[in-house]
Amino acid sequence: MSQSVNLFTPSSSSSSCRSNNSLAIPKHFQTSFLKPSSIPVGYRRFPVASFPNLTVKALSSDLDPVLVSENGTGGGVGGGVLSHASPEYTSAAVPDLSSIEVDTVTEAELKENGFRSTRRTKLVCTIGPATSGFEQLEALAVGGMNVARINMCHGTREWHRTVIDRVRKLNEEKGYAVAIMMDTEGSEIHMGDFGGASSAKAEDGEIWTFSVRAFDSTLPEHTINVNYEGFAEDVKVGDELLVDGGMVRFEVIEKIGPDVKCRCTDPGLLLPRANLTFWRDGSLVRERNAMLPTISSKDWLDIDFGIAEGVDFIAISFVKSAEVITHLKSYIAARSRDSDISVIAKIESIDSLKNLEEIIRASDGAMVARGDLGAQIPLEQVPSAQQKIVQVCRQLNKPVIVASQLLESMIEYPTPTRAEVADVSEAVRQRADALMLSGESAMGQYPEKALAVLRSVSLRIERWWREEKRYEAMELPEVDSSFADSISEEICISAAKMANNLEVDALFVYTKTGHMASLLSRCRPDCPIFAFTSTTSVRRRLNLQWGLIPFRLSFSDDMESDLNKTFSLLKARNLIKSGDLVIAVSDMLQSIQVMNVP
Ligand SMILES: Nc1ncnc2c1ncn2[C@@H]1O[C@H](COP(=O)(O)OP(=O)(O)O)[C@@H](O)[C@H]1O
Ligand SMILES: C=C(OP(=O)(O)O)C(=O)O
Ligand SMILES: [K+]
Ligand SMILES: [Mg+2]
Repeated sequence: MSQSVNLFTPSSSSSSCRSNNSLAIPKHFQTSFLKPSSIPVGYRRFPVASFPNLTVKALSSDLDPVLVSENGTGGGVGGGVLSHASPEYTSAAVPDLSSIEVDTVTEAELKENGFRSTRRTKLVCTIGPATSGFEQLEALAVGGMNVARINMCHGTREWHRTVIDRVRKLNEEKGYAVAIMMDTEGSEIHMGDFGGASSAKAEDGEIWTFSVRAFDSTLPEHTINVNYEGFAEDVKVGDELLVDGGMVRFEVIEKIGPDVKCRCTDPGLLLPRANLTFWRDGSLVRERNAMLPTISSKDWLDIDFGIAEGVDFIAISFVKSAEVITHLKSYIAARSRDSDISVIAKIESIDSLKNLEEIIRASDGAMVARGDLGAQIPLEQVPSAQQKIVQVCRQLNKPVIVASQLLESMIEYPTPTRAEVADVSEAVRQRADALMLSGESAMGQYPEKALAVLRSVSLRIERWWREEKRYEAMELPEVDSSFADSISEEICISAAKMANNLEVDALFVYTKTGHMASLLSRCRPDCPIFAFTSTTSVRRRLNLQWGLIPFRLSFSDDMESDLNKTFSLLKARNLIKSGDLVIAVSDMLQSIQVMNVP
């Protein structure tokens, strides 16, 4: 049975969200920061974690799995046989027209648990010393990591290159499709390293010196180096100095040239390169540092590195306005082969909240960077800011990542707190596209367990949502301006609604740029979305979007033959079976097909 609703003749294509026009060459801005090389970079807080052998029952990288199965009793995919390798990242590879590429973990998961139980929320893991080894990266891929994040705030470019190479090797040799996100350092004020020590304890009442002097060798006792040269001039006696968003607090008591003497008022652990903010009369002080460019000269070098390495996403720290994003996007378009790097705006400052909508419009996605956000606005305002950012992203059809401190206690402990589980649940309930681990996976003792918690909580909340039919009444305003694009949006909204009403098993979308797949994802339908795309880079980027199961497949613009080909390929691999009910849409032909798999 096949029913088709033809709504329009084939349009040229649905719009891609990137602008391809100007060849603007950005100035490599000068900043008043110290040269990066003057701050030694090292690993911190914890030695490389030796975490216990966690038995990962389920496989999944694009998909869920696992600790909780659809009936909530646990169990998952057995085995872990990696049957084939897909030529990830080898864009030059000639696609075998008869093949379909799906992540090996996805494949195993689909076979084992069927469509309905696949995880919709995507997972991002920050890679650090605890997880940079090949086996550790593979364990994260098996455990459901969709995107590996490298933070250019830490480590050397060489170190990051090694991580990128390992992820690629994993994708190529073992058939995963883990995408890579590079996160810039940004022009934030932060402390230097402690000359080898992994941390320092600041006790209540102690006097510490924060200095912009360059120290040759070892730092004097109770002295902290600050990377921003204007620091001593900008602070005033009486200001409150917050380390790491308030984990440790000081009061400024005296200024002596480049040295600022402070008394510790809230004791705690000082970590190398922790970020610093200062407050006066209850508000954040933004003196000259507010004039620093969002993308520092060091960031531009890191961005060049990211483009050369072909990362999938570049996340920009401390975005203040849409212009910087537009500028970066044209910079990338002029330099990267297929201009296929998505730009993610990190929302972590007062300015980014002020210009939220235009920043998100200009970006390919956003991150709720709660770490720094919580240092810039009162903590109690962070939850409503998160809710707002997630909502705006959904309306503007941009993927959104909720980040920082989701499972902070798991850096040291093998189980999360109840409050952390509630926080993760809330992000899943808000239907954010992705959740991110930072310290938990970068330098914590239980990276795989933390990932398993994100996975099982996501599955459980998503299932609860479907069972209770808790449809939110979120308005999805038109995002695109052209008539053809409006038709694509309407098709996706209708297809998603039909899929819910008819309780279909899966939505299929054939998409060249990924745009049509994201429009379907935006509707957050009950069933999973099989997204077929012909390029490996689009497939990797779709990994960040809610509910999408990306496949690489060569297809034509003949829907009938594409569907038949897909059915036979998927059936041959036991991924679907005769009788499954499917709704298919495509960005080549503006139609909605409803059919049972023959
Ligand atoms: N590449 C790296 N090398 C060393 N340590 C890292 C690296 N990436 C992350 N870390 C560690 O993990 C912690 C958490 O990571 P993240 O949240 O990304 O950074 P930050 O705490 O600076 O915002 C960092 O503070 C740092 O101690
Ligand atoms: C994700 C964040 O950024 P970073 O870890 O780079 O400070 C944050 O501030 O929450
Ligand atoms: K960063
Ligand atoms: Mg930050």
